[in-house]
Amino acid sequence: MGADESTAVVSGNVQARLGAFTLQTSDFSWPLSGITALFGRSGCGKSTLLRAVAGLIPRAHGTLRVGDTVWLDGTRQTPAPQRDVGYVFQDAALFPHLTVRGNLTFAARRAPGGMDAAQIEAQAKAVGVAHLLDRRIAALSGGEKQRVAIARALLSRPRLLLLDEPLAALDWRAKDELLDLIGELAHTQRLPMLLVSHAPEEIERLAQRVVFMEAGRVLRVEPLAQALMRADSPLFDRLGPVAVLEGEATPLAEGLAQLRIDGSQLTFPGKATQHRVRLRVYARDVALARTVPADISMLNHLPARICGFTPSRAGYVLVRLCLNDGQGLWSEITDQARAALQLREDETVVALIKAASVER
Ligand SMILES: Nc1ncnc2c1ncn2[C@@H]1O[C@H](COP(=O)(O)OP(=O)(O)OP(=O)(O)O)[C@@H](O)[C@H]1O
Repeated sequence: MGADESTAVVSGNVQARLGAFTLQTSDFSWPLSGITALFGRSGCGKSTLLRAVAGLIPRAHGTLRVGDTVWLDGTRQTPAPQRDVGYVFQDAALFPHLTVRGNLTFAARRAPGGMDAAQIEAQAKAVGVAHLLDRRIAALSGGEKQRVAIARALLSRPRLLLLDEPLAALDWRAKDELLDLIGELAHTQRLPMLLVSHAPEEIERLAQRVVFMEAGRVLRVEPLAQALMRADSPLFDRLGPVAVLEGEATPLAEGLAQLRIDGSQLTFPGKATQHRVRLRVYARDVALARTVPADISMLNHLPARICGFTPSRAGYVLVRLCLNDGQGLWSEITDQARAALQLREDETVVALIKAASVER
């Protein structure tokens, strides 16, 4: 979630007309690294922009550059098969009459230099479907189909993986597992991804940056941490502002783990992994105190500096907090509580958070 390090970028300015809809992005640019999310209201043009990047909009015009390659220049387009992208659709779009192995073997023919059976099996193993290679697609669950679709997209050794709401049709458990898989692949294979999603919790779990879209336009591109520091972020749902805290986690007691935050710890429910984790904390779950209270059940007491106040719903104020390591946190308290504690900007307070309210 930190600063963008890559120098290669995806940039351009794409226009396309589809019936009554016009995609007119204006100039955009984002690093060709990590996971970039396309976010906006239904019908704003996320899938259309993704399809334009894949070369699937025949009459697109404008410019599109991916790293040092130009894919669109005026009306001259690089044909879709010549763009080294992998594409994962919402409905997997596999050949239903073939087995998993049949689908992967078919796709492997497109891999530069070809791919043998052992490489296909290794790819199936990497996405957790090695045991399903001889099963027909029609006999797979939705989550298993999406894993096969991801394996198929990876077989062409793409430079960019395009994911169009790949989790939309899945139950929460399958979603959870696939979110882990996508994050792991982006990390271990260092494969840049462009993810269409209208689920903030997916974006908050995976993305390094967010491309905000509205009515066919790209409004802005922001690193995730910055997008979450706006009190009016479009990522916030009806539960209000949320912060994402990232760091190394270690196991604690049964069912609990701890995230280290420069001199303090955040205890959360769940298993610790060796990887970095991201945790979501809603503003409404963060209370403030001047000092660490005695005899309190809340396990988490994080020292923080007050970085600002924003009026919230009637009678409430949002307090923007800066933790020791620079990460941000929101607290929503009543105007009455703010007055009683006489809270002012730049003062140090203690943020109190129940472990049970911290989400992965
Ligand atoms: N082939 C087409 N012909 C005509 N209109 C189209 C076509 N494809 C998309 N559209 C329209 O373009 C607009 C943008 O569609 P798009 O699928 O890109 O939106 P989206 O932001 O991905 O939406 P959602 O989140 O609901 O998937 C919509 O109004 C859609 O109806």
